[in-house]
Amino acid sequence: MCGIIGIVANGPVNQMLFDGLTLLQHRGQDAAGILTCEADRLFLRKENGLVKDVFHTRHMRQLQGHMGIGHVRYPTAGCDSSAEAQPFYVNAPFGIALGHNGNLTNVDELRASVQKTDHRHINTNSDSEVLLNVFAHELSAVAGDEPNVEDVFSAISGVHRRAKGAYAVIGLIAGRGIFAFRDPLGIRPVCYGQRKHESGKTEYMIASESVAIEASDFDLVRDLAPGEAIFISPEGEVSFKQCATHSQYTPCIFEFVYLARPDSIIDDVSVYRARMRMGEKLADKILREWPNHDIDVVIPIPDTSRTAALEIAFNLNLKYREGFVKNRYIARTFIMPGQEMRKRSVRQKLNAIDLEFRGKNVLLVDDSIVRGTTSSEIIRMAREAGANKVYLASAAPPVRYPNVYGIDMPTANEFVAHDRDVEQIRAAIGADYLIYQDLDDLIESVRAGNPSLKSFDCSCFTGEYITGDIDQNYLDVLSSRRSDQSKNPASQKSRDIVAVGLYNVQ
Ligand SMILES: O=P(O)(O)OC[C@H]1O[C@H](OP(=O)(O)OP(=O)(O)O)[C@H](O)[C@@H]1O
Ligand SMILES: NC(=O)CC[C@H](N)C(=O)O
Ligand SMILES: [Mg+2]
Repeated sequence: MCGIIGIVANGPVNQMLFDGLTLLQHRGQDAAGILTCEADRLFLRKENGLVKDVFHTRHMRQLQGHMGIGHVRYPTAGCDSSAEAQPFYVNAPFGIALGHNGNLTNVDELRASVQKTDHRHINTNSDSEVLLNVFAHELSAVAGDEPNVEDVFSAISGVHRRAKGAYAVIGLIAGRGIFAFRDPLGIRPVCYGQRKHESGKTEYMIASESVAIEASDFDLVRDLAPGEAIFISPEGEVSFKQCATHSQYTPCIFEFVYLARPDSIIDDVSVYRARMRMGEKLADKILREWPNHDIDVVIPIPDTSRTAALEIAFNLNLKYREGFVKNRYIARTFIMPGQEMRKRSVRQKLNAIDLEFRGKNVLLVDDSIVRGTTSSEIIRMAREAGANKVYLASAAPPVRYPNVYGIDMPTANEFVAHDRDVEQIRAAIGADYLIYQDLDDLIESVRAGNPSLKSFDCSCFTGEYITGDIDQNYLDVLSSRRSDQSKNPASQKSRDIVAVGLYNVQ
């Protein structure tokens, strides 16, 4: 999962893009990039690292112009080299840059057709570079000397015809404007906002999550619909079009469980309220299945589980205690590359306050259990802190199947729930009791915020892939490319590769 942002304003956009990306940092910690446009000149800075480390004052000064786009990356394809940081750029036609959140499931086939039929060069293993080239080819096929907004929309229709998988996209065409679009299933989120500038003109921001829009003092207008596209000219003229022939709302439910910030609103659902409802429903299940429980206190595993844990405590009529202190300088562990780094970071990130554990039966709450790295480590820490019994509740059902739509969970046998029932998972992570949310309750927790949402991408819980193109062979290839075992040596090597592209902001 990555974060995307785009702004058309009446003054310089560099600082607004930087601030917006910082608000989306939780969606990607590996690399960051900003591309701005002044007249028809593009300026690009992208590199591995957090937003605050990638952009120094000298870079910011050079990122000139009143429109621009940005990206924070968490890789799901290719490698974590800076050569695959985004936005990507191609010079023909017209000079186009693009940032992508999601994952293409037919990338091999697309790469072959882009190279053999469209005669375009692809220089990395990133699916996003392929996506950019598909768009560029489709635009050059329809546009004359000067592309108009209908040409851009028809190029986006071409992308919908050819690409499969998940893609929320932000793009910029030199001197002509910025565009964004969402895949026909609306798997990954993207929304836009606006505000009036003192000159009377309207400024626009497009972003993965509403938090970036609202905290930047724009007013959230709405999400893009599945398959829909938006184009904004440098003068602030805005156009929309449904560019897919078939579209259906199927947002990723894991955004609500873990990925998104609680203060975001996605597809008209408050992530915070959805997590509260997850807590209420899980408390009901605990009371149903274990009416005579002997839990003394509810303790969240910071950060994401806090909202659900508070509601569990309230509904069980128990105390809620912050028994783990989080080191604010350690970022999210789940989206770090490599199991070794994730494991080390859990210990550095969380530390127990012994008096909240000593002699007590504690119910720890997490939003989800994926590889079990966090829960195993935390349960051990709770016991070392003197807990009598350590119970664990997960606000999401067991994660048993790979994610192929933009979350780096490629290999089923890396999941602690793979081929294990709940009792076996309990034993594997060393808990005295383990309870998971039911999938129907999770869906209901989100749907209650917007009953018009009829279905969600729940593939990591069900193994049902809504794009209809995922078979065992696909999953085997994905696993061989991206499992922890296969990934590490490759990414070590790839760090030395020099990127081909615009490198004008150094
Ligand atoms: O079972 P695992 O493989 O350990 O993955 C699940 C854990 O990872 C995430 O936390 P993370 O530290 O990434 O972020 P957070 O601070 O937002 O909770 C998530 O909230 C769970 O705690
Ligand atoms: N997490 C994402 O959205 C990843 C985007 C893209 N597939 C990449 O690997 O860069
Ligand atoms: Mg967590």
